[in-house]
Amino acid sequence: MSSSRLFVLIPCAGSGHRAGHAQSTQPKQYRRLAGLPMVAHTLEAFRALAGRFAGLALVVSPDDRDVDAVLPRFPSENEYLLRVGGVTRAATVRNGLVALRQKGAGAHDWVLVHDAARCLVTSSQIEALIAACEHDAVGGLLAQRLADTLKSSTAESRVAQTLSRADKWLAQTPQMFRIGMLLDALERTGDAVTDEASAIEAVGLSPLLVPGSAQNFKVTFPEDFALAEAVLLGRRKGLA
Ligand SMILES: Nc1ccn([C@@H]2O[C@H](COP(=O)(O)OP(=O)(O)OP(=O)(O)O)[C@@H](O)[C@H]2O)c(=O)n1
Ligand SMILES: C[C@](O)(CO)[C@H](O)COP(=O)(O)O
Repeated sequence: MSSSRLFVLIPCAGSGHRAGHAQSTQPKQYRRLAGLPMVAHTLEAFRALAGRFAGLALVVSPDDRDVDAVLPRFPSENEYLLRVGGVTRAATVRNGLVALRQKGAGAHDWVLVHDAARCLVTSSQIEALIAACEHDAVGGLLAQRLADTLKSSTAESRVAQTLSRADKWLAQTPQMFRIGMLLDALERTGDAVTDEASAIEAVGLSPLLVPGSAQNFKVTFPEDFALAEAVLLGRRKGLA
């Protein structure tokens, strides 16, 4: 077991436009699913492993007016509510890492970055990622092999080509990297990257792909809410 500590950082400052979120409604990560706010399910998977983590940070927008009411028992011990979210996900993660460093996280410590909107992640998936990465020189991410035939398209939405899917994966979260390495990479790549691994790749490194689960999808589109709720209710009944 390495002596580096593990931290968790959950970006929770998105607006949820693709989910049909309007200015007047709560961001999607606060909508209730199976009786709880979406982000509470996300937190539960990490809290079940609380003993493994030196700290867990939830990063929300400075304008967030909902989080205190939605999560009345957050933060508890070793948890931080950081109101430093940015305009992009990359900016939210970068700001959150800077704040974690100010709270004592070391450059050599690990961070698991996980989307608030991936509320179906399980403790065993998180443990699988940690086991695969904690002795790795780079770090890695949960990812999913493609189940469908893969096409590229023309501007008119006609098939341009059928692509080989043998070497293709869908990137999920958590993504686990050394805090110092990730912060340096994000500072170099700026807002262009959509996940942590892309920043690490941009500095010439190759993150490990750790098989995840199709159930660890990101609630993104309106129809995803019903699917996520069905999985959560199914798990309660021991079905999913
Ligand atoms: N500026 C941003 C944008 C996104 N996120 C977070 O990053 C995760 C993945 O973002 P996603 O759900 O894809 O984006 P949203 O901005 O929430 O949705 P949309 O792109 O549809 O507006 C979510 O937990 C979201 O809250 C964030 O913390 N800060
Ligand atoms: C980080 C991520 O969940 C990996 O799939 C994803 O890229 C974030 O969503 P976005 O739509 O790219 O912002």
